[in-house]
Order: sequence, then C-alpha cells, then structure tokens
Amino acid sequence: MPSVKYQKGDKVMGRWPGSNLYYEVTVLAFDTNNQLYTVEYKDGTELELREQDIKSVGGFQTRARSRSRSPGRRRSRSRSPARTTRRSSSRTVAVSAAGAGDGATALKNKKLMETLEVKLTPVQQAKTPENNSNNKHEKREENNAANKANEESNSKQETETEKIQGRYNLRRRKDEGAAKTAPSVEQAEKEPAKVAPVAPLCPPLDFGGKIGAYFWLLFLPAWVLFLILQVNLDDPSLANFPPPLPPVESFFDAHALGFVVVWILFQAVLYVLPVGKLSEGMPLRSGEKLKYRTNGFFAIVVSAVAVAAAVHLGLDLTYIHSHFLQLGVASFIISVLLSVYLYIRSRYVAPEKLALGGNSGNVVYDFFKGHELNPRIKNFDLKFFCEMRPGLIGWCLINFAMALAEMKLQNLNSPSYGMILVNVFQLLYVVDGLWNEEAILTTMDLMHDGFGFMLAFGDLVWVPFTYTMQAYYLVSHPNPLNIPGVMAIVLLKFIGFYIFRKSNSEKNAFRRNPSDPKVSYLKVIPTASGKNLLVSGWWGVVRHPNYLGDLIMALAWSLPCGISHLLPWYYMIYFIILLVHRDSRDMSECRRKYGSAWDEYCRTVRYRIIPRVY
Ligand SMILES: NC(=O)C1=CN([C@@H]2O[C@H](COP(=O)(O)OP(=O)(O)OC[C@H]3O[C@@H](n4cnc5c(N)ncnc54)[C@H](OP(=O)(O)O)[C@@H]3O)[C@@H](O)[C@H]2O)C=CC1
Ligand SMILES: CC(C)CCC[C@@H](C)[C@H]1CC=C2C3=C(CC[C@@]21C)[C@@]1(C)CC[C@H](O)C(C)(C)[C@@H]1CC3
Repeated sequence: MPSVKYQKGDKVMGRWPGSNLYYEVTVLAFDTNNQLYTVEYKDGTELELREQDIKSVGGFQTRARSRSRSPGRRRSRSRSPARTTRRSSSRTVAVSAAGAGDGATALKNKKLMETLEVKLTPVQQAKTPENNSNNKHEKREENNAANKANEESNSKQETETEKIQGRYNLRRRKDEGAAKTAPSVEQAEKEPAKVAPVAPLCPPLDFGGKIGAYFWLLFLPAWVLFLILQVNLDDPSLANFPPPLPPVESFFDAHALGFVVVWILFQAVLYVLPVGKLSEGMPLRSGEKLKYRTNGFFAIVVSAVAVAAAVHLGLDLTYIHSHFLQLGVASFIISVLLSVYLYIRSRYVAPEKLALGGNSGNVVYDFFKGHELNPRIKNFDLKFFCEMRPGLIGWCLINFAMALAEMKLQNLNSPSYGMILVNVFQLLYVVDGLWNEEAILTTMDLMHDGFGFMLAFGDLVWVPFTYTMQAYYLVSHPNPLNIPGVMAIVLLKFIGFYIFRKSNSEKNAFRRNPSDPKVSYLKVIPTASGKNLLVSGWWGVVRHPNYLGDLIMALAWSLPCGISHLLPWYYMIYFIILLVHRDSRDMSECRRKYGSAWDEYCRTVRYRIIPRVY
C-alpha cells in the first residue's frame, strides 16, 4: 500500500460504525477500488472503514471513566452492536473532540457510551493539526456541522439503538454477500462477530431535516401554483397576495395529461435508441461504473424536427400557454407517482445502492431527498433520463410555445426582442447541457444525490414550469428593448456562458483523466482518497467558478423582461439561494471526503463563488 495514509499492520483508532466512538484497530489492507481500509478490532471483528473514520492513536488521550451500575443502564447496554460475549478490558474508546467539547453533546455522548456495551477505557481525542484551520469562517462552519452531526447521530442512537447495524457506510468485509439486511439485535448478540452492517450512514440531515421535508413537500408545489397564477395577472407582483384559486375542476385536464405522457414516452424512446455514445459514470462506492447513453443532443434535434413537423401539420402550440396550469398539474401527478415508485423500490435494493444523504431512516425525509442513488430499469437510468430529457427539452418547447403565444396575443409578425433573447439564451443553455451531457456525470446530482421527490419534481415540474417564467411573462407584459440594450445583454450572456462552460469542462476533463494534456499542467492538491483537487485554472479562482458563470447567465435571462416586476427575476433570486445552498452542501461533502486536503484547498482558494466578495 505505497500511496495510502495507513499501512498494513498500523495500530490506529477506528470509528465504531454509527457512533462517535473510536476503538483501537489494526489495519489489514486497503482496497484501492472502493477506497476502504479493512481493519480488525481487538475482538476479531473485521470491518471496512473509510479513511475519515480512522485516526492515528496519537490523536487520543486516556480519560478516567466511572461506570454506573443502574438497572436502566444495564438494560440499555445490552443493545450494543459492539457487544461481545468475550469482553476485553483492554480496548479503548474515545469521544470525538467536537462532541466532547460541547456540554450538551458530551452528555449525549456519555449516554451513548452507556447505551453501547463497551467495557473499555475511554480516551479523549486531542486536537489534531487537521482541525487547526486558519480560516475562521470555515472552522466555524465545520464545527457546526460536526456538532450537528453528533447531535443527529447521538439522539438517534439513544432511541434507536437496534437500528444501528443498518445505518452506516462502514462496510463489514466478512460475510458481506450473505448479509443483505442488518441482523436482529438478538442475532447480533449471539454472533457478535458476524454483525454485517452494510447500509450507508446518512450525513447530517439537510433541507431542515425531517420537519423541513414535510415543509418542502407542501411548499414546492404550492409555490409553482402561485407563480403560474401570478404570471397571468396584469400586475404580476411577487409581493401580491396569492390570487384566488380557480375552480377545482379546472386543475385537471385529461388531454393535458395525455400530452405530458406522450412527451415523456417520446423522450424515453429517443433515449433508448442505440444512437450516440455510451459514457461511463464516476466509480460508485462499490467501485462499479455505470454506463449512460449520452445521446441528448440527438434527442433535442429530433424533438425540434418533430415539433416543427407537428406545427406544420396544424398542431396549435399556443395550447401550452392556455393550458399551462393543467399541464403543470399533469406533470406534478406524474412526478408524485414516480417518486412513490422510486421510494417503494428503494426499500428492496441492496444497501450499497442507496444514496448516503437520503438514508436517514425517516420515510418522509428519504422520500423527499431520494433514497436510491441510481435507480435503473435494466439499463434505463431514471435519474439521468429525467434530469436531462423531458423537463429540459420541455423547457425549450414551452419557451417556443410562449413565443408563438406572444405573436398571437399581441398581433406581432415576429416575437419581440426580449422574447427572442430569452428563447435563444435558454435554448443555448439546454443545447450546451445536452452537447456536453457526459459532464453531468461528474455533478453532485448524479454522483451523490438520491432520486426521490426533490429531483423528480425538480426535473419534471420545477424546471419546465418555473424556468419558463420569463418567456411566459413576456407574452402579456411586453418590454421594448433598444439595440444597445440587446447588445449589452448578449455580451453579458456570453461572458457568463464562457466562464460556465470552461470551468465545467475543465473539472470534467480533470476528473475523467488527470493526465489529459488540457488539464495536466494545472496545479493540484493531493488528497488521501487518491483523487486530487485542482488549485489553479478556473478552480483556483473561486471554489465554484461554474456557479459564477451560471449566475451571470441568469442575470442575462432576466434583463430582457425589464425591472418593472419582480416575477421575471424570480429565477435569479431562486438560483442564488439554490447555488449558495448547493455550495454549502458540497463543502460539507468535500470536507467529509477529503478532510485536511479540503481545508488546505479552502485556505488557498478563499472565495466560494464571487472573487473577493463571497
Ligand atoms: N440551472 C440549474 O437549475 C442548475 C444548474 N446547475 C449547474 O450544474 C453544474 C454542476 O453543479 P454541481 O453538481 O452543483 O457542482 P459541481 O459540478 O461544481 O460539482 C462539485 C464537485 O466537483 C468536485 N470538485 C470541487 N472542487 C474541485 C476542485 N478544486 N478540483 C476538482 N474537483 C473539484 C467535487 O466532487 P469530486 O471531488 O467528488 O469529483 C465536488 O463535489 C454547475 O455548472 C451549476 O451551475 C446546478 C444546479 C441547478
Ligand atoms: C425543486 C427543488 C427546489 C430544486 C430542484 C433542483 C433541480 C431543478 C436542479 C438540480 C440540478 C439541476 C441541474 C440542471 C437542471 C436543474 C436541476 C435538475 C441542469 C441539467 C441544467 C442544464 C445544465 O447545463 C446542467 C449543468 C446540465 C444542469 C445540471 C444540474
């Protein structure tokens, strides 16, 4: 194991799965495919641990510990996954520094230690150089995340000790194939060395946790409805009171549902055609690489030809404008059905196929966030298809329909400048995404996020029915533009596009092949995981140059609508919130993956999205 941090035979501290407790373990091997260390606990238990769950023994110090003999304690102690019939008094256990430093968390950790049956000498983790970040801002964020993580995991363990076996990503090596599900507590107690926990640990809950999931499930559809009703008003101010709801029967239209179903099926047919490249995704936790049919550009070209032919044959596309609400409701129904299907099937898949972030054990949260990482029906990848096809290409179809509706309603021979700009800019964005479809395989959604309601609704409803707000707005709210105005907006769009495309391509090329001559000259920070971090080029300017380009483009999409109303600026506002939140999610994820190397990257590249500002 030449380039790995810990070597065979090293005595280190390994985190006990699902807890903040560290035991002395011996490193047996390192698997370069899945980047996991095989370690052996003193009782002979072998587990696979990630590097961030291993610490050097020097980082821990012994602490005196008194053991209570209360019956309650004795009762709860018997639930430990760590329990062995042959208890060793020489084992060591430690509470992580973050947890031990804080009173409330320390109390929880104490309880946790009592809950887990450990007849061991506790030691406290000393401050490691890793934690000594110069960047105060980052440090505060990490500590918060660490405390949050501890609180989440501790409170769960106090109440759901039995579930521990199924909640972490530290995969047991022995008996792996045989044990698809976590064994019962009784089994675990009888055969302690055979506890086979394979389900991934859920990192700290996102989006406001479980309560947040309920909120978003209700709020997101309500917000889309609000926007659709607002944009039809003469004065579509976001500050307006929600307009009165139309009669219930007007929400549903069977033709609209048929239209959406036909559109999705049409896209599905184009997706499965054996045309275009079969691209490889990034390695999964299992080391496997999935294959994706990246024929998105072909799909949009065929779609454009089919739509042009249909219009030529008399299809009135302004139907999309006049039945926008019904089409939105139909898509919503499909996204809900899809999410239910996705959640149900996720209950039957192997634990290593679950997304880390969507495996909290809470049905509503996991339903919302996405439980399974890459749900597939044979080779048909549902997440990839939904993200890149029906909604994305549907967005361009809707924009085009709005241009026709504008001409019809305002008696124009051609669409207005504003409408042309919005159509061309967004078409360029989508076509670019489809042309570089392979690059999406290195994005957060494909690599880390599960496929659940958030993405199903996002892809099938949110994108086509809210990203089209500027075009919809212009249909009945003309905003005359002069030529210099048009030129300035076009220039802005191209600056944004250049930054967006160059930075995304740079990262994609680097992740696919670091020795690609296009990127091999760039400076990097090596990480213990074996992957390096770019620290020069676009990724040396800010930590998310692609977001910066995307935001500049968003500005260029709203400007053609003028500044008299906030509604066409909704996308810009939403996008700032989305990207700031995504950046912080990505920060936590990268901190978890790359540890101190990530800290070093953050110290070197100090700004997140906008140089010298944020
Ligand atoms: N229009 C829209 O609605 C939306 C558009 N987008 C766009 O989609 C694109 C993808 O965004 P997103 O998936 O959020 O994020 P990124 O494509 O930026 O992916 C983040 C990942 O890149 C890798 N990475 C981070 N820093 C470095 C570095 N210095 N060197 C090498 N690799 C690094 C890390 O993954 P690892 O190390 O594991 O490879 C990290 O998790 C963006 O352009 C964004 O603007 C995103 C959301 C919505
Ligand atoms: C409903 C929620 C509040 C938010 C849902 C978010 C999703 C709508 C977005 C998450 C990431 C996305 C990406 C694109 C579209 C929007 C979603 C699905 C993207 C496909 C747009 C085209 C780009 O070129 C891209 C880089 C390929 C984008 C990837 C991320």
